[in-house]
Amino acid sequence: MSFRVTRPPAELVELGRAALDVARDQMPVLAGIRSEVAGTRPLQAQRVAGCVHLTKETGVLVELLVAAGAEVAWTGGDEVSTQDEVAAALAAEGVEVFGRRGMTTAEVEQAVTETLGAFQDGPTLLVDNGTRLIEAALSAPGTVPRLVAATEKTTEGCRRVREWAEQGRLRFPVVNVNDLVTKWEVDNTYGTGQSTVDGIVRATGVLLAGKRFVVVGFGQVGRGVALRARGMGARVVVCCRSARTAVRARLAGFPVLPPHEALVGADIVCTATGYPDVLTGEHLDALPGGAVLCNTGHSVTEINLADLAERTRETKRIRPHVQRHILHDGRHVDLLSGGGLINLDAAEGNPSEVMDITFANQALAVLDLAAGADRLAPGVHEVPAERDEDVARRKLAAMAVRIDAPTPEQLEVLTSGGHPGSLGERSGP
Ligand SMILES: NC(=O)c1ccc[n+]([C@@H]2O[C@H](COP(=O)([O-])OP(=O)(O)OC[C@H]3O[C@@H](n4cnc5c(N)ncnc54)[C@H](O)[C@@H]3O)[C@@H](O)[C@H]2O)c1
Repeated sequence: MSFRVTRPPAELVELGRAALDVARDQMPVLAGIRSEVAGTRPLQAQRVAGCVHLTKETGVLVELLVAAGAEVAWTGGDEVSTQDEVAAALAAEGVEVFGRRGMTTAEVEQAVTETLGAFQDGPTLLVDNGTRLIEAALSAPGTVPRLVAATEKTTEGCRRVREWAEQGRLRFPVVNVNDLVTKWEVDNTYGTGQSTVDGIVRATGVLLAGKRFVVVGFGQVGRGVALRARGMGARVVVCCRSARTAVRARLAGFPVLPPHEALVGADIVCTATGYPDVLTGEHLDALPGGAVLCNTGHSVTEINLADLAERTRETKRIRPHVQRHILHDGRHVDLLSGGGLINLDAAEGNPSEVMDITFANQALAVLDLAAGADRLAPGVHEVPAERDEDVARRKLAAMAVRIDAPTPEQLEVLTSGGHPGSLGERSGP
């Protein structure tokens, strides 16, 4: 069976078009880039395969790539995040779309394979989010004979790509579009922070004020979730792995505790690390009855679902995104979105205004690669700080926010890299 979206129902296409209209209105930076490239069509010779959560915002990015002349094949690369109406609207415009909302992990993998194989001569460029396409391309090079380069936009994905580069496995250049101030420190913190809390509230209807809310992982995503949950009155407690991160969390005013202590009395637990098995059986044993469990990190692996199943006597679907697990010892815990990404399943993913910045970085990286990927060696390539600043300036202009131009001396410091306050500065996890 194929996961290609073919002949979508007209009502679904209409719904998708309406959703895209709403997102487009809130993505002025992408609109500006689109009007810059629509005349020259710099992607005319390119076949772009993408694997990024298929939301309305991703749809606006896909529209831009098509307007720039590319042939595009796309999949969401996740079990729960595909917005079927957006998939339908894009398919109706001739984009090759694979997948649907509510796939199993094996089905997600099949949709990825189909996306990679959508073009007769294979893709020339990959746009990835968690290395599913990059990994598939590395394991089956015969399917991508004309592949020139890729972009990757997740923290965990970039870590993996660097590892493959060190092992000499990476045969093409990959542009890291994650480690930019305008992505990592904006999208992950303010976008995912808000949409995660939004997802929890939509899924459960819970009052956050006064609740003990445990955030596991205090990177850019965890920090955003912790700040937003605290803003709504929750008593936020943070669990960290790295000492540096723990210092940042403590100085931001959050109690930092090891999981076994943090989980005692927890009302809500949210994982945000990018690593598997962050909550395992021993952690589940420490939870009080009635706790809500969810994940906003990477895919469905952060909460060990096998350990949860082992302790479960019975499950009940009590709300659309809430599965109640009644445990052998009589307690119950409520798992949201099957342990998948709560913000993309129960809410709509990150707000369009934030994805405007993230996808502007992605679109500009694809345009750069189309113009000159042959000058890049296989390996991981960083986006220059000046580009990061350029995207921020475009966003500021769209928000009608003005700042002073730096003096020539200040500009020299800003562009020197590594100096505190320079464009090379980032705060690190
Ligand atoms: N839901 C979304 O829409 C969305 C958006 C952006 C990023 N992400 C994903 O969220 C994850 C985190 O992203 P980030 O930018 O915050 O990464 P990050 O590297 O800034 O932070 C991850 C943090 O988790 C910590 N950590 C790892 N294992 C831990 C453990 N067992 N217990 C406690 N802490 C642990 C690390 O030390 C690190 O500080 C990534 O997988 C990323 O791809 C999701």
